[in-house]
Amino acid sequence: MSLMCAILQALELLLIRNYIPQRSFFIALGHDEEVSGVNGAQKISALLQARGIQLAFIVDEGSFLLDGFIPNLQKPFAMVAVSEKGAINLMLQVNMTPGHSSAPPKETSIGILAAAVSRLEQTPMPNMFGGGPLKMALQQLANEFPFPANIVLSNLWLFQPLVSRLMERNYITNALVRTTTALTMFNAGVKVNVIPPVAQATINFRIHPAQTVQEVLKLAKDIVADDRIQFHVLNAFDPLPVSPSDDQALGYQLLRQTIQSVFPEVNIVAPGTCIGNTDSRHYTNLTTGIYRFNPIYLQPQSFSSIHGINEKISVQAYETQVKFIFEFIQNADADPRPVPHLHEL
Ligand SMILES: CCCCCCCC/C=C\CCCCCCCC(=O)N[C@@H](CC(C)C)C(=O)O
Repeated sequence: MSLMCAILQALELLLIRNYIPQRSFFIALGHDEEVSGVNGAQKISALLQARGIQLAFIVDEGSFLLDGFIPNLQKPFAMVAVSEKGAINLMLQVNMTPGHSSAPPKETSIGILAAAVSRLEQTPMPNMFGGGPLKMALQQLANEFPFPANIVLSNLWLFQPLVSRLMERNYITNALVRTTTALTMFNAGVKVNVIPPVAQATINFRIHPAQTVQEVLKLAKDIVADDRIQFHVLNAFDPLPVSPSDDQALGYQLLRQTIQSVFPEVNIVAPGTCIGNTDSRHYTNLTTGIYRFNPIYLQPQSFSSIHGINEKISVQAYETQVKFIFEFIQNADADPRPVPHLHEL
């Protein structure tokens, strides 16, 4: 929400200054972003495609200036998400003969389903560390760590098993190394003394960039391993392709340049994966350069306030958000050539 307001406010400031852009900018604000973007972003994207428009790149929400997410990394760094996890909403259903609770069968629909979802929760999907942009980001960050972490991260060919296990210890970094399994809905029973005929549970998987919908479904079926359970895929999509982040990647380099200018205290801009889903997944038909970055600081303790209790932004952070977009639009307008990568900031 704050990002949307900041975009509009930055545009207003540009208009007040009679700014006339040289290149075309599209501002796409979908009304249903929080519930899949099917009637907003998806339709905007189809309309732009019908008009024959190809985009140099897209910038959406989905990553931040991360502060305190990695133990021993003292300074914040900017993570520009160049990919996004896929997702499956999977409904499991058990149908059994209903009956009176005074003489229950050995197993009920609720018991069978509860055991199945518990197996899913207790059996994490495989650790996929090494696939996706995370490895690249850790290598870029290596020199920011004190000894011996700097040596470990500079030599992932040797220490990959150790680092991948360390990443699993925290629930946020764990989400970066594997497909996550979240039990989000469970429905069964309508009366205290009736054995219910149907039990349903929904599981929300977020698919690691190195896996596909089909692979995760197969793993889930193998873990459940119970023919009495029906699988219904409510909706699903594969992880998003990895956008370029090399020296020639215009969108990435413009973001990097603007981050360095607006946040001079940030030393590292690294590519990453968005663990949530954004509307940008509806725009893959228009560009190969999709970047997710919201120019605000995020600390681990604020993570749970995203869509949670007391979600907020300070006035100062909001002002900086506006400044960033104001500068970013002008930087993107100034020169279509990629900005050379500076290793020393
Ligand atoms: C290497 C170190 C640390 C990594 C830390 C990662 C921290 C990332 C923090 C937050 C991710 C926020 C994701 C933002 C997406 C929000 C939009 C949203 O909620 N989308 C919905 C879409 C759904 C299709 C309705 C969602 O559930 O994802």
